[in-house]
This record gives sequence, C-alpha cells and structure tokens, in this order.
Amino acid sequence: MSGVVTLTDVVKKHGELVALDNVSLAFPRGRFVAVMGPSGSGKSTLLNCAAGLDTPTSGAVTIGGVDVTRLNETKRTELRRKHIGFVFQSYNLLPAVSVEHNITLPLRLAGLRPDPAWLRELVERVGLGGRLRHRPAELSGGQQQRAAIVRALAARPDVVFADEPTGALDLRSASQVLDLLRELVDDLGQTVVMVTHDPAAAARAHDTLVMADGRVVDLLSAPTASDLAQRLTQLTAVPEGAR
Ligand SMILES: Nc1ncnc2c1ncn2[C@@H]1O[C@H](COP(=O)(O)OP(=O)(O)OP(=O)(O)O)[C@@H](O)[C@H]1O
Repeated sequence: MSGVVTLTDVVKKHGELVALDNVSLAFPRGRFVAVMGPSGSGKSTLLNCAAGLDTPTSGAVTIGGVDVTRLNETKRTELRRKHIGFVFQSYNLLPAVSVEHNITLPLRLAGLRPDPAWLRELVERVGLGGRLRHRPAELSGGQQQRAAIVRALAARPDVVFADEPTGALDLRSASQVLDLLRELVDDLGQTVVMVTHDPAAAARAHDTLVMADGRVVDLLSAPTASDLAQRLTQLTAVPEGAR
C-alpha cells in the first residue's frame, strides 16, 4: 500500500476491549484527511498508532517507509521528532519562553538546524511576524494555535497529526486555523491528518475517514458538512430494539 503513513492489519486491544479492529489504510502524501466517528470509535487510538506514539497489539505501521512497530523506543522517538509534527487542542506551548523559542524547540531536540527561509515563510503565512518575541500568554488562542502549527511544520515533517486542533477556538479563529492547514497542504505539499468532532471542520479537508467500533467504515472524498453530520447521526443512532 503506498502512502506516507500506512497501517496494515492493525489491531489495538486494551485487555478485552478492541480499540482498533484490523485497520488497513494509507494516508497519501499531499492530502488533508479528517478522521471522524462517534466517541470511543477509535480515532485517538488510530492517530496515536499512526504517529508511533502507541504500539499496536498486532499489525504494522510505516512512516516514510519505516516500520515503526519494529523500532525500540529511542529510535521511535527519533523518527517522530524528524518526520512527524503534532498539533493538539490545547496548543502545548511552553509558557516561560518566547514564541520563537517554542517554534524552534523541536528542531533543536531533534538535532536539526533551523532553515531560516522556511521558518520565515511559515511565520509570515500564519501572520505571526510581529509576535515572535512574545510569550504564548500574550497571544490569542488562535494565534497560539497558529504558532503551534508553525512548530509542527518547522522540521518539514512527512506528516502532521492534529487532534481536535480547533476544539478550543471560537468560530473565526477555528476557520483561520482550518484555512491555514488546507493552504499548507495545497500550496506547500504538506500532509495533514486531523481528528475532529466537527463536520464543518472535516469538510475543509480533502477526504474524511469515518470510524465506528474500531473500524474504518467510510472514506468520503470532499464530503459536505451536512453529508458528514448525517453520516455521524446514523452511526450514533440507537437501534430501535435497544431503546
Ligand atoms: N488506555 C486505555 N485503556 C483502556 N481502554 C482504552 C484506553 N484508551 C482508549 N481506550 C478505549 O478504546 C476505545 C477507543 O478509544 P479512543 O480514545 O481511541 O476513541 P475516540 O474515538 O478517540 O473517542 P473520543 O471521540 O471520545 O475522544 C474506547 O472504548 C476507549 O474507552
């Protein structure tokens, strides 16, 4: 299966509970893919396994062609630092240091040299040129999330995983963040995988993968927010006999 990240027959169990039930898929390079599904359907588990943060019970996960399930923890951390960017709902910026320091920290941890032209392009694109010397608390939530996106992209990762990146934002800031993620894919060829509960957010991606009970039940290309809302309602509807 080709793709920047691939999962083959991935099973993740917590005791008896099957969180991922034999999932095989590929996240293609240069696409923006949303992951949706009811609560408990396995979205975060999928993201964590795909990003090499969690180890599947069985099956293989490759990132940039390397099977991460065969690496020890040190090698996996190294691979994550160089090849994967993360964006979280809560931004996760270090409060005591400047935005600039935050943005370049993962690069330094990975032993990589910052590329000033690339960082300048990213910072200008997200409109934070005048804010680099500020501490995160001096920025709005939307600006903090945009700084977190620059941080995720600083090392030119193979893929960025975003877990509810707009969950803490007001509508306008959320919309700016989604526009930004889409532009990074369309203009700069980045690959983004985003978990979201919001059909309007997922509709800004190219494709949406829908999960239920630990399985991928749909892969929808360019769905509308209303298509997605309807699909999720079907999945969360209580069957008549169970009422
Ligand atoms: N560490 C764990 N120990 C036990 N069960 C777990 C653990 N992590 C996840 N699970 C279970 O695995 C299933 C999938 O969880 P997961 O967090 O991936 O779902 P999700 O779709 O991301 O849910 P939500 O939308 O509520 O965040 C759930 O039933 C959850 O309770």
